[in-house]
Amino acid sequence: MRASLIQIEVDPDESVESRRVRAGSLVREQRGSDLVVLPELWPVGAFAFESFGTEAEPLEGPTFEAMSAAALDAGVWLHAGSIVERDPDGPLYNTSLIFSPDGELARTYRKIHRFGFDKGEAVLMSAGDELVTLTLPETKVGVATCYDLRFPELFRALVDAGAQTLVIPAGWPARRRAHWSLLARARAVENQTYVLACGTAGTHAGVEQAGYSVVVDPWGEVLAEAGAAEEVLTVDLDMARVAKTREEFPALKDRVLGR
Ligand SMILES: NC(=O)CCC(=O)C(=O)O
Repeated sequence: MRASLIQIEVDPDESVESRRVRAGSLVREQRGSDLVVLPELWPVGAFAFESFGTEAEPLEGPTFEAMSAAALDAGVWLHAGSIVERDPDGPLYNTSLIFSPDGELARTYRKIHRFGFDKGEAVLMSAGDELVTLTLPETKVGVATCYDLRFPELFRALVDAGAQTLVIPAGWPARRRAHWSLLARARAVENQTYVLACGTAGTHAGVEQAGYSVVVDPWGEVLAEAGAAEEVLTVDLDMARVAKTREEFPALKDRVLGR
C-alpha cells in the first residue's frame, strides 16, 4: 500500500481559500498512492483560536467540497485532515473527513481529547466521543487527532477494534517536537501497527509548527520522516508486516489488564 502524507504549510499570509485550492492540487498530484493524508485543521491553523468561529464550516462546507473532488480526481482514499465543524445545533468540533476514491464521505472523526487545558480548543470546541476505524482494501485504519497521541488507551481501543494502521493528523508545535517523534514511535511499538503521523509546517498565530511528519512501521522503525518545511512523504507499506510482527513477538497476547 502506498501512502502519501502532505505536510502543508499553514501561513497567515495565505488565505484559507487559496490553501484549500493548493491542498486540492497537492492531493491530485498523489495519483498512484492508495491513501493520502493531510494534517489537522490545515484550512485555519490548529492554534488560530481567534479564527475558529469565523472559519467554522458545516460538515459539507467548502473544505468538504474541495476534498471530495480532489479524492475523486486523484482516485485515492483521502484522510483530508480536520476542519472546524459547526454542528447545526451550534457547537464547534475538530472534525476529520475521510473520503473514498469515488469522492464519497466514508467516515468522520470528532477529536476526543481537546488541547489547551483551560483555553483554546479545550474551551472553544466540544469533544467527540466515538472511536473511528475504517477498512481499506489493504488495511484497517484507526484514526486519532494530534493531542489524542498522548492518550495510549485510545490507541489500544482502536487496536482492539482491529486497527492495523493508525492515522494521526496533527498541528503539533515545534517546541514539543521531541514528544511528537517519541510518541509516534511509542504508539507504533506498543500497538504493533503502522503509524502515519502528518503535521503542518510554517508558523501561524505565533506558534511555529514542528513539521517532522513521520511514518513508523510495526517494529518502531522510522520508514520516512519529513523536515520542518512543506513536504510530501510517500512510502510503500508492506501490510503483511503487521501480522508478522504480532506473530513473531506476540506481546499483545500477553495483556493482563483491560482485556
Ligand atoms: N493541536 C493539538 O492537539 C496540539 C497538541 C500539543 O501541542 C501537544 O500535545 O503538545
